[in-house]
Formats: sequence, C-alpha cells, structure tokens
Amino acid sequence: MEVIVPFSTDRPKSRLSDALSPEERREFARAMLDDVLDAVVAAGGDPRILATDAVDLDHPVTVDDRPLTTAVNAALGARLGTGGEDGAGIDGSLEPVAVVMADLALATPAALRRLFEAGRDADVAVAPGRGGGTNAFVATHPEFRVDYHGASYLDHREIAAEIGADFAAVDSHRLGTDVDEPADLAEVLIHGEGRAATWLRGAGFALDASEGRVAVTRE
Ligand SMILES: Nc1nc2c(ncn2[C@@H]2O[C@H](COP(=O)(O)OP(=O)(O)OP(=O)(O)O)[C@@H](O)[C@H]2O)c(=O)[nH]1
Ligand SMILES: C[C@H](OP(=O)(O)O)C(=O)O
Repeated sequence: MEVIVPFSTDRPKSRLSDALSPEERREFARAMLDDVLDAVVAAGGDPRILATDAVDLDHPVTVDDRPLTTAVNAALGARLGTGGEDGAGIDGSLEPVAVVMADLALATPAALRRLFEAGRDADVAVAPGRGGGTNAFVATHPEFRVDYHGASYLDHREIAAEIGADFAAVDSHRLGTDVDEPADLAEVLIHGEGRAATWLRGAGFALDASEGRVAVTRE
C-alpha cells in the first residue's frame, strides 16, 4: 500500500520551542520521521514522503511547499487507480492509500498493520489523535479529501459521510500519540523504543514522576 508521510522541514515542531532549540527540533523531527518510516516498511507499506523541501532519504520524496491540506489533497487527487483512464478503476475504485504523520514516535508495525487492515473493511479508516486530530488514515474512496487542523477527526468523519463513504475509527494508543507539546515527550520516554526515544535520552531528557502527571526534566 502506498503510504504518504507528510513532513515539514522548515521550522518543524514549533510547539516544542520551550523545550528544544530550532536545531534540536530539526534533529528530533528527523528521528521521529525515521522511526515512522521504519515502522511503515516493516508493516508492508511503501512510504512516499510529502515534504515542504528536499530531504535526504532512501525513499521517494515529493516536494510540495503548499500548506498541509493542499499538498495532501493534491497527492490524493494524483494517485493512480487500477485501470480507468481518469485514474480510477473500471468500478471507480482506487488502490488504498494511507497518510501517516511523521510525528507518531510510538508507531509500531503492528499498530500500522491494524490501520491498514481497517482500511480493507471501511472506505475511510482514521486513527484519531488525542485532541481531535487525524494522525493516520487509509482511504479507498476516490472522492475522499482532507481538511487538517482543529478537530480534523470530526471533519474527516463528516467528509466521509458527505461522499457516502463507510467510516471506521481505529482505536490505537500508539497511533493516537502525536508528539506536539513538551508533555508528549514523556510518552516517548515511557513507550518509545526507536531513534526518537534514544535522541531524547541523549539530549538529557528523563522522566519526572515527582508530582501529578509524569513529566520530563532535562539535565
Ligand atoms: N508536507 C507538509 N507536511 C507538514 C506541513 N505542516 C506539518 N506537516 C507534517 O504534518 C504532520 C503533523 O504536523 P503538525 O503537528 O500539525 O505540525 P508541525 O509542523 O509538526 O508542528 P507545529 O509547528 O508544532 O505545529 C507532521 O508530520 C509534520 O511534519 C506542511 O505544511 N506540509
Ligand atoms: C495535522 C493536524 O495535526 P495537529 O495540528 O492536530 O497536531 C491534524 O491532525 O489535523
């Protein structure tokens, strides 16, 4: 399955500014991207990075510096179907396509396989992020398009309903955890096993369980 992985190269992860310098945010974002790509490949997906600028990677990269929603919709609109001249198959269907965000530092092959399987039963299967975002989805319906930011999970459910697409939510802690804010770094230290967790530990981050919800401290 083709798996589009959007990646912002310029000023990534601005909401982590209080915890990380610009250069650190670039390094950490890249570590998360590499973890996500490893998991996608191990789950049987063919990743294609949709980046705002060139990125040095062993996978295909499409550069599109337009805003996230515009770039993803262009990629969805350009995908090739299974036969028909307009890109759709003779029955109007398309090969499934997934969009998986590059900041899912806890993504595992098993979690992604569950998402891909959900996409076989539903026209649109979404793994919501905490706070109402859309961390990953699989779509087979040719008319499905995205509208990111805000409570995009609810918007995507509505878009699916408007085009008559079957919709499924994929309940996954690992895919539901996008790393946006300093508090999310604790999740990476607790559950992460890849480069992102290693990078954080190397940068001196540790868990702070001294009071209330577990947080992070830095040496
Ligand atoms: N291609 C592309 N990817 C983007 C763009 N903005 C964000 N992304 C990617 O989309 C995913 C979700 O990003 P967000 O968490 O909304 O934004 P972010 O830029 O990572 O972080 P903030 O600056 O803190 O909002 C991440 O994989 C980003 O790298 C964009 O304009 N174009
Ligand atoms: C891409 C966006 O991410 P957020 O801004 O919620 O992290 C969304 O999930 O709609």
